Amino acid sequence: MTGRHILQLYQKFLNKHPYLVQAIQTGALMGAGDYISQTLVEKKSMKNIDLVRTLRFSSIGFFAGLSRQLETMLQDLDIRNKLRMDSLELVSSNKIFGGLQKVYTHESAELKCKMNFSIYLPPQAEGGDVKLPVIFYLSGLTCTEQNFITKSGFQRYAAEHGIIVVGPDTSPRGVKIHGDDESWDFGVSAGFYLDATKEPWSNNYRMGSYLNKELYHLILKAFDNVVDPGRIGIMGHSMGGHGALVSTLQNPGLYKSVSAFAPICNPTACPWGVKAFTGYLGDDENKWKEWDATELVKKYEGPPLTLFLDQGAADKFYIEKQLLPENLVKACRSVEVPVILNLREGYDHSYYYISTYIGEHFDFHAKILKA
Ligand SMILES: N[C@@H](CCC(=O)N[C@@H](CSC=O)C(=O)NCC(=O)O)C(=O)O
Repeated sequence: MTGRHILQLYQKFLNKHPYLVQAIQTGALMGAGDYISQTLVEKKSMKNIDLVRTLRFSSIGFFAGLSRQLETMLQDLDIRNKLRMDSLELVSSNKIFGGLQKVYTHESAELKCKMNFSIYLPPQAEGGDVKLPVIFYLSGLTCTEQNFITKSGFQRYAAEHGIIVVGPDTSPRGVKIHGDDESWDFGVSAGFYLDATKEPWSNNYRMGSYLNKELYHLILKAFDNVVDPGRIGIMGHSMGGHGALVSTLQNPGLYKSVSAFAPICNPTACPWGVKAFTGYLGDDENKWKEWDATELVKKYEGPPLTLFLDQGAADKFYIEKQLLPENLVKACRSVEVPVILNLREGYDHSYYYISTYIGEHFDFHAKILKA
């Protein structure tokens, strides 16, 4: 059995029993720590090693690990209890490449408003007897859930690979906050997939929690007959690329694969990000770093991850330094997180570019999610 096989087995077991595995790991680490201390620090001979003490340390570690996981479990339970499943309503359903492109509406507890999301069910989902991988796709500034499903042509690839695709909207809708429609890069359609802490935005603009907790669990629950909870990936475009990267880096293991088209890679260092973060988070720049992929990757300690980045070389926002992919690549290299950056000669920021390379992104995700 090779190292790769052992890693795959570990990943499978971790996906199936995350709480148990992490408790065992904490217990093993504390036991090993005590054993090392007895041999190297206290310089005890083999026969004098107090194995009962080591076992006691392991048990403390196991239960401490378990209680930390229990806290996460209770938080998850709380989110699930808050889901307003009865508000879920089908808006439209269209057959495409053998599958169904659907749009739903639901009452969001996080955002305190009605939200739309799209879900593509590939032909393999028909019958509901097989669990399929899921990819979340996050759109960019000015978008709704419609842009990606009508312009990218992703359904061909989702059908080929047998992958479910979910697309949320880009901000709360209809909540009417003063100034929310004054510009296209802040407020409506510009939620930046973060949890605002500054008033008046903090009451509704909680797209981070909406995406990674509420919608995530709603999809697991509403489509539990076809969704495989252990095989979920995420991708996005521009502001949505930022959302995909940040969601993955902030929540290790929640998304197994991540890719992005023309992502805003270092929002604390570009005009779009500075405007949004000042408005939603206030003036404390330390708080901004929690929502910046280039900052987050430097502290990433989760499961092995490769960041797959795509960028059009003729993209005006890239040229104007709104996106800064090189900063993220440099940060990844400094901490040895694998990163791929494809620079596409002549391509701009539009869905013409996305539709050209969307197939490659599905291949990348399928390789990980279907391994
Ligand atoms: N109104 C702007 C252009 C806005 C724009 O290009 N939006 C992009 C995302 S930009 C980053 O998040 C987009 O996806 N638009 C939707 C589409 O269907 O193309 C301007 O005037 O420059």
